[in-house]
Amino acid sequence: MINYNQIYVAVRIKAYLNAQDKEESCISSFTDKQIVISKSNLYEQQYEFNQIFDSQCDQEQIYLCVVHPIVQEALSGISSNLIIYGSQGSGKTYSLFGTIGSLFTLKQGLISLESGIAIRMIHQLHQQKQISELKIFIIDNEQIINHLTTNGQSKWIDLAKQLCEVIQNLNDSIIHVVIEIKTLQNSKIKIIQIGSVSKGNSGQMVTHNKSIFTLHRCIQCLLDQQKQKKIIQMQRIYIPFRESKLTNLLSNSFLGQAQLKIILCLAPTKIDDALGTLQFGQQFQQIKIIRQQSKLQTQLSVQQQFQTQSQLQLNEFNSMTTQSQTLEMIPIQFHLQKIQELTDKYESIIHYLQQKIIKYKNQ
Ligand SMILES: Nc1ncnc2c1ncn2[C@@H]1O[C@H](COP(=O)(O)OP(=O)(O)OP(=O)(O)O)[C@@H](O)[C@H]1O
Repeated sequence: MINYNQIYVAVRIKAYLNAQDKEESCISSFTDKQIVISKSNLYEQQYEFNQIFDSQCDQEQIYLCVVHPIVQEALSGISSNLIIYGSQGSGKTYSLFGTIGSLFTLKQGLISLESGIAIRMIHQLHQQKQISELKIFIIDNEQIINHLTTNGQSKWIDLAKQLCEVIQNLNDSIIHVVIEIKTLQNSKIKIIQIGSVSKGNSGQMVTHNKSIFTLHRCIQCLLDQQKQKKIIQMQRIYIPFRESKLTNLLSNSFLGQAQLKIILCLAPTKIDDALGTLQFGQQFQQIKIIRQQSKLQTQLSVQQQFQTQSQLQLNEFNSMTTQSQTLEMIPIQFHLQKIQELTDKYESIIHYLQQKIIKYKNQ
């Protein structure tokens, strides 16, 4: 069976900050998976995503639905990338880091209702003592500028203070902000806030820099391959992800080695921006990437197979001996024969697993 890395795309509708915002909303209806955008009853377009979070959803709900599973998987060795995408003022920074008020509470080491999903993730992994390295950096016009590197060994209160300082300095809306965590399980989580995009007067997407342009090219290449009905095995086709820093960061997802999730932040008062954001997310939903197992996953699955097989054999042996005790009449030759059969089975399983390990090491 071919195993695909599915790209999970969720939409977060920005909270209506006043009554006028609600009146000007371009969202005519939505369910938990569908959203309909309309303009003065002249135009209507429906989109489907994995999850639509309505404007009243709080930070914790988003965290539990989208990020908590990423953390759980990272602890079993699976890497993930999470993209936060949206137009200017659509709530990207709010979703990741929270409000100024929540940063104030964070300075005291506290998580509040408004604390963003990135803060919650760092807090959870820190509490579980799973951070081997935490980095926060920005990509500004293809330049990587580091803002924080730590091994996560410091006390939470000290790390929280450092985080506040860093976040307060990230105030340019067209840079990309990256939070990268390496766990003790050797997995990586990258949360990438893509710098704001908006639509120009011509209706074309205005791309602020090379990274976004290259990201669009990568998506297009993946989709073109699919249209030609070729199976996408990323190592064999040219995807230009090395041509920008942003797409390079996402390369493990393009290669099927890491999961990819996207949160689209939607400001319902700006229809052109909203449509651009939803169309961007829709393209990702059409991509299917063949999952490549990581080394750790392969080791784990071989180990799991061995444990399952061993357990099955053990159960078989136990049930056999229990039955024989009750029957009592079964001669010793029968037991010896069964033991020999089991030994043969074990040897073949061990041989099979050894071959798999050799094949895997040679890859
Ligand atoms: N769900 C929400 N609930 C309450 N306030 C929100 C919500 N989303 C966004 N806001 C508020 O809207 C304003 C703009 O949000 P934010 O700065 O997060 O947007 P952004 O997408 O990061 O913008 P930029 O691209 O300019 O950086 C902020 O004052 C933020 O607190």
